Amino acid sequence: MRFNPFIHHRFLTNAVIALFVSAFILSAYDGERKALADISWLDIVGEGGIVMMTLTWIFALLISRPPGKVTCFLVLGLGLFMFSASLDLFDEWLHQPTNTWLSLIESLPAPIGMVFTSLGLYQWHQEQFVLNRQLKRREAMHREHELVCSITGLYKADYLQTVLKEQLNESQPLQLAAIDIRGFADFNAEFGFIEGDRLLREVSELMIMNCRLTDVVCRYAGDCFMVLMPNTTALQGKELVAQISSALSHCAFKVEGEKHAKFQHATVALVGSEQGDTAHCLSARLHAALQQQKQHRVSHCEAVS
Ligand SMILES: Nc1nc2c(ncn2[C@@H]2O[C@H](COP(=O)(O)OP(=O)(O)OP(=O)(O)O)[C@@H](O)[C@H]2O)c(=O)[nH]1
Repeated sequence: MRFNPFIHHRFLTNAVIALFVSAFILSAYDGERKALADISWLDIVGEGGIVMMTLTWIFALLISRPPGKVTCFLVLGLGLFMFSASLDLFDEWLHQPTNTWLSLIESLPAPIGMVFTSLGLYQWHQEQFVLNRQLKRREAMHREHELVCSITGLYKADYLQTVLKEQLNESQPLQLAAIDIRGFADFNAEFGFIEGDRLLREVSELMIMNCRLTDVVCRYAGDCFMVLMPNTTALQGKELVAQISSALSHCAFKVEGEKHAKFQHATVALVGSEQGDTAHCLSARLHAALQQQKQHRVSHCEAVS
């Protein structure tokens, strides 16, 4: 997917334009036009090339990367570098009287920009670790690697809340499902946390496989997963949850060193958005529905035994 700098990165695009325009205005404010004979065209080509290349890199970043901290650091860093380079370029036409404040500070934004760019590259490097695991996962409009669970590669609850808030503004029906693995504490106790983590990873893969491209799957907490289904009716939601539940109960998970496969079952709950719903309201309703399902199952088990 390509991003539109004027839609997805409005703030950054405006900031870069503002930096370029202010470099010109500041140069023109005190600057005196040089005589044609004094202009060094070779310098203009060199310095103009630096400005053009920096703007091209900024443009490439803006169309390639989703909004987020890394993009912000990189674009602002390159923007500040471009600001210094533009002052240098305009200097070729508009001579600054010596000792004006502009000639004293003109080179400062460049090193500050390089510090920003370096911070951005460091964050990018960290993000890549998470993304390597998450390559095939879906994401909505934001990329924040702190919001991805390192065990499953799925987004965490905070991310889901952000997407949920955005989707609730869309005025389309959406469904939110909770899928909670049954007896996971016992599984951990019997086979250990490492196997437990592996099970969580496999379950995540299975859920992704059973969801549509538009759904957002996240690990809500412990052994509880949530699926946000935008533009989905209650009937479609029920069908999707039933498919996930069925896939889970048919998945023969092989525990290390065990002869027989372990089959998992899940307690599921599904709620749909209502007029005027907030993300908090909808999550609270889902939580209550999940607890009710768990309670119902416990009472049913007691009645049978
Ligand atoms: N392996 C592993 N276990 C985790 C992780 N996070 C939470 N847990 C464990 O998940 C278990 C969740 O316990 P419960 O909420 O009682 O879940 P449960 O045993 O499935 O109970 P029910 O959902 O009521 O069937 C606890 O034992 C936690 O220690 C994790 O990242 N990895």
